[in-house]
Amino acid sequence: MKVLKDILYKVSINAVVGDTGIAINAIHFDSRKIGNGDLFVAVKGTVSDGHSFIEKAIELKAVAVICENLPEILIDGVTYVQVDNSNSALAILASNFYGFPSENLKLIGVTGTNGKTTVASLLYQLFKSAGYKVGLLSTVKILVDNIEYKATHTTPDSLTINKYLKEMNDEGVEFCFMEVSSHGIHQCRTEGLLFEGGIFTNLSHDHLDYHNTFAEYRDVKKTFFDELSENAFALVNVDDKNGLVMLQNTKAKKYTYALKSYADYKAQILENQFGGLLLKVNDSEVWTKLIGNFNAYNVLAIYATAELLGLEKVEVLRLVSDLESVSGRFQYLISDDKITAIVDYAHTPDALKNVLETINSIRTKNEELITVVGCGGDRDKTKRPKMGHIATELSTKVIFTSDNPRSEDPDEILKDIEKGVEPQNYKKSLTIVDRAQAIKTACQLAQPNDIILIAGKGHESYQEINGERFDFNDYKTVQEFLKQLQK
Ligand SMILES: CC(=O)N[C@H]1[C@@H](OP(=O)(O)OP(=O)(O)OC[C@H]2O[C@@H](n3ccc(=O)[nH]c3=O)[C@H](O)[C@@H]2O)O[C@H](CO)[C@@H](O)[C@@H]1O[C@H](C)C(=O)N[C@@H](C)C(=O)N[C@H](CCC(=O)O)C(=O)O
Ligand SMILES: Nc1ncnc2c1ncn2[C@@H]1O[C@H](COP(=O)(O)OP(=O)(O)OP(=O)(O)O)[C@@H](O)[C@H]1O
Repeated sequence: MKVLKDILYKVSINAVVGDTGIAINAIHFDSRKIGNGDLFVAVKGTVSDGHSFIEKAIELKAVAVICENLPEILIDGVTYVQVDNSNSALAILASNFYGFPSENLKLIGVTGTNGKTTVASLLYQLFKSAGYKVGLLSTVKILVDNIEYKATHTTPDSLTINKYLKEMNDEGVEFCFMEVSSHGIHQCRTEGLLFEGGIFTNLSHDHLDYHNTFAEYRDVKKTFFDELSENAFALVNVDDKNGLVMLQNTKAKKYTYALKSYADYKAQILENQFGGLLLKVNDSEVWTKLIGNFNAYNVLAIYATAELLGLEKVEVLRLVSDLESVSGRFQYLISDDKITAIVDYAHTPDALKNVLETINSIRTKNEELITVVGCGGDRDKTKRPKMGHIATELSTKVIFTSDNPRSEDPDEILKDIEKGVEPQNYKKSLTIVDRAQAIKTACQLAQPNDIILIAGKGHESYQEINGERFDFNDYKTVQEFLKQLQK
């Protein structure tokens, strides 16, 4: 139980009608979750407007309402607080309600188009190995030290974030690594949180269904760095042309990392093969089991972050060499008949290009590289032909298949993807709507030493077709088919 006026601390308020001395049991922005004594925050969404559920919330015994527009009829005994932006108010309320949990641990946010999950999860792994109690808020899972919860979003809503941070406080967690998505920043989910550091991985074409233009997408990412405090660090990849943009207006201490450009943490790749990467970072040699150019960037960001958070260099070198790859992120197996299958979450043109270039830079070129890939439904359609183009340009064979079609017709998605295939590559590709069948066909086509890449779904344990989720896992599926079909 908290008193309303206490949880309104630092919320920018336009008007109050009613008593702010009342007790609040819980906060919700979904009227369906309201119970006796709760506070309802009316948020304007894309499908509906939370303001239209105020009446419903009061019927369910909400005692206070936060809204951008006061309802025409006000109910006696209910307190109404009018604000400019309900999402922003929600974030501040959540932090107040849970007792400022981000201030009781070191919170590090990882943002960028690709690499957020990898960097955040590996930092969790590294700090755990160093003996700390650690938290993780990621697309794959949420971890309150050793307690695991299912993740539903890359960056959960502000109430959920603060709830988990509070639980981390209770468990004595010292460091928390969280992914910060552009949707999250735009919807103020991270507002009011105290960050110890922010990491920028890269920025490429993505989420333009949500953000209208690339510039808007970039500027949203930038606000995360603009809002860091002067005690925090901002660590950015300056090989990405938007890296320095992120640092332009930040008060935080600025650090850079790069493979090509001048940077505080500058690395050179000495070895890159299936088995591991050897990097020279400033004056130290850093070895890791992770492979591929993009992981060189990820490892560099992790190395720098560990140092910035005060770990000893010698310890960091040892811990980096022990890191294991993250589920569905360049996760690979080699079958008994020497077929390599790689499962990767690459679901953007840039990520797919990176993965294929990584494989091509490691393989001998005598083998086939068979790519199985699709694109999700109800998401950015402009990336479909781009992914079709990239897959066929950089593989020797391609099987286009369904990703998560969601509410869209899978055949129509596949047609969009096929539009990106150049005429000279027509013969390289075939289309099989059923994902399991597509993976099976890739396994049948593969000969010893060939490489199969299954891209797009990574760690996911389901496939969403027509609004329904069916059990499905790329790694398990390819593992089983390779066993069954052993040559
Ligand atoms: C597309 C998008 O971002 N949607 C956000 C939007 O939801 P919406 O517009 O669909 O909401 P709505 O259904 O119109 O409802 C509006 C409000 O009325 C409330 N409501 C609704 C029905 C009802 O009976 N009672 C009620 O109170 C809802 O709880 C909501 O607060 O407004 C909601 C409230 O702020 C957000 O929670 C929701 O994000 C949801 C969680 C979402 O799935 N977003 C995705 C796209 C997302 O955030 N993805 C990023 C990363 C992606 C990536 O990197 O790949 C992420 O961080 O996960
Ligand atoms: N630093 C990087 N640069 C470019 N591509 C990367 C990088 N790190 C990983 N990738 C590729 O992008 C895919 C997604 O990686 P990861 O899940 O870490 O990114 P993410 O930012 O969390 O994406 P999402 O929010 O969509 O999950 C990986 O499987 C890999 O193919």
